[in-house]
Amino acid sequence: MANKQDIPVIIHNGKRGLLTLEDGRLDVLQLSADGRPPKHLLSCPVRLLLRAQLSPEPPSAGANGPKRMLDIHALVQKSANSNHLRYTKIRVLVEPAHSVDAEQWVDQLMAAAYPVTKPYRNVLLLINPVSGKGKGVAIANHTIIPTLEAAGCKVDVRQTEYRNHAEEICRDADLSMVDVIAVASGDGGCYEAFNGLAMRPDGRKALRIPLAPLPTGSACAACTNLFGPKNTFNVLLATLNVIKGQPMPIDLQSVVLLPSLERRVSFLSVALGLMVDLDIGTENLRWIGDSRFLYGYLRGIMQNKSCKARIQLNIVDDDKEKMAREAVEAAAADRGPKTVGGGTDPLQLIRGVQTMSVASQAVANGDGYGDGLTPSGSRKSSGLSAKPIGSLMPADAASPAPVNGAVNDDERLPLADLLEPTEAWVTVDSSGSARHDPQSATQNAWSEGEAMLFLYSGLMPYVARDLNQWPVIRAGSGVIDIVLQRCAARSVMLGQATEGASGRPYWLSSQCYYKVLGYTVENLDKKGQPKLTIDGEGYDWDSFHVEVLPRAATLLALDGHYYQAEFLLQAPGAAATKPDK
Ligand SMILES: Nc1ncnc2c1ncn2[C@@H]1O[C@H](COP(=O)(O)OP(=O)(O)OP(=O)(O)O)[C@@H](O)[C@H]1O
Repeated sequence: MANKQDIPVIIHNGKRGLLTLEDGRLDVLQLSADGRPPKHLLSCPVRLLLRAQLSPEPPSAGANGPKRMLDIHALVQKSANSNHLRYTKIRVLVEPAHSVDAEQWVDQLMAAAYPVTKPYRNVLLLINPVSGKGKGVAIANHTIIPTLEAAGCKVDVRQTEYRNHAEEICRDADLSMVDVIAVASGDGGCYEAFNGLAMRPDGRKALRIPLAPLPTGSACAACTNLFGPKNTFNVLLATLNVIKGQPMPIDLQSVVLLPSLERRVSFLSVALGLMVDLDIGTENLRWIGDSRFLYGYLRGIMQNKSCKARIQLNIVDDDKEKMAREAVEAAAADRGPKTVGGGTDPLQLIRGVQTMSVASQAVANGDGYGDGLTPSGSRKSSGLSAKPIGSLMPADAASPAPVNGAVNDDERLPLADLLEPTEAWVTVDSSGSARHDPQSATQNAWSEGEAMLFLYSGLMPYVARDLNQWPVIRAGSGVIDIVLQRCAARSVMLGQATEGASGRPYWLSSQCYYKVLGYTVENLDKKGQPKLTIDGEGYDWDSFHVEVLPRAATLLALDGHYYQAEFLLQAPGAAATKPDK
């Protein structure tokens, strides 16, 4: 029965066992003496193996020497197609006669388990004790930390003690030995971490240390984008990402608030109007979880309050069908020929860890990824007077910090200058009161006198589990996706309340959707709309300037790209359009 990849062992009850490694699967078998089939003590794909560790060879080794212990730590699925994972550890004994083979076998197993990333990462783990339902510390102690340690990671745990503490920690910490910054929190924790890194004297390099979100907050959109709506709160999947995820460059939005000139960076969203009211206007309803956003949306639609602003946009793409087609084609390329099925099962994404993905190859080559597939080829002149887009980043901005590498550069992220729109920019005045006319000829262009329900710019498709707001976003493509939602008939907007997860509101004729390099906004109703939100945090504003920082930061992703929603799982070239309502 034994072949080259099988190792005979003694199992816990003194019975004979066998370790087998075949077709990317690890099995620990208990053999029977009477010819019955072997019993599976452990069976898992190697992608879920955390660590195999053989105890040191004893000094008195020899045919009669002591046995060596072999510990195997793995995550196992509840059933073959389940995303429900649990941690397990199994200990077997290796007899001296198989000691050398066992050493080689363990090396082979670990190489198969970590095909493109190195094991034993140094993790800076930030834990927000009050986010979500306030269970962050318990989840970290019970699940996250033991799993990281079982995988051989070294974990430096820092519990945040007050608002903005995560920002201070990331601003001031010695990151020279840190491979991953793991954030057990909601999106607010990631926002603070990115801003802390951006403020450092070595900000540009520090932002390339990959960040890995762990879902202990109330919304956790970063996890939705990485693992899909159904697995947003799958803590073990997110922990596996800390252990094995591949660095994925992402864009940031640099937001300069006026008149203070305070600069914040955003990894997720900048919002005005209804999207502000449904977020910070429902904070008193945190206890109902993320359904507070649906409540806030419905309330906002009934009020149909418009947001009055003067917006100037540096648009690089405004063709909805082309943007959708390109996103579908890019998603197919990201999936690669070896990935089967769809984007509905994140464990299929883990399978992608077996082969170096398109993204990782490009990152390894230092040429970023997405170039050539993004609208950059059709870019108009940026019109940014102070500096060209991209000059904020060093030439090698596409290369993330090598995992297990040190930050050794002291370059600061330059302060953003104010943008100076040119005549090529598109100006939108949303101070009118007219509702959108679906028969209008200019479907993806603003018409004079129209009223705006909300402005929403983002860098990841999902902003919540039930809202795929920017379905054609691609990580690190160097552009910001922005929606200007016109006030439309209530019946149309109410009809979209349950459509958000599908991304279909993208096709609404009342929704202007653009890819931009930057934009400016002037508040035309300071009393009625005093707040904007950046990644869900509220700020007072008179006006603000936003520009993209291409591939400025890094996330870990199991397969090197975001979860692929149904919207993207179409045959390339056949991106279906939704008829206008
Ligand atoms: N010890 C603490 N005491 C009080 N506030 C804290 C503490 N630690 C962190 N915070 C603050 O908690 C706030 C909420 O965190 P976060 O946004 O991550 O969670 P959440 O709101 O539950 O999740 P989400 O943003 O996904 O809805 C942040 O503003 C953060 O600064």
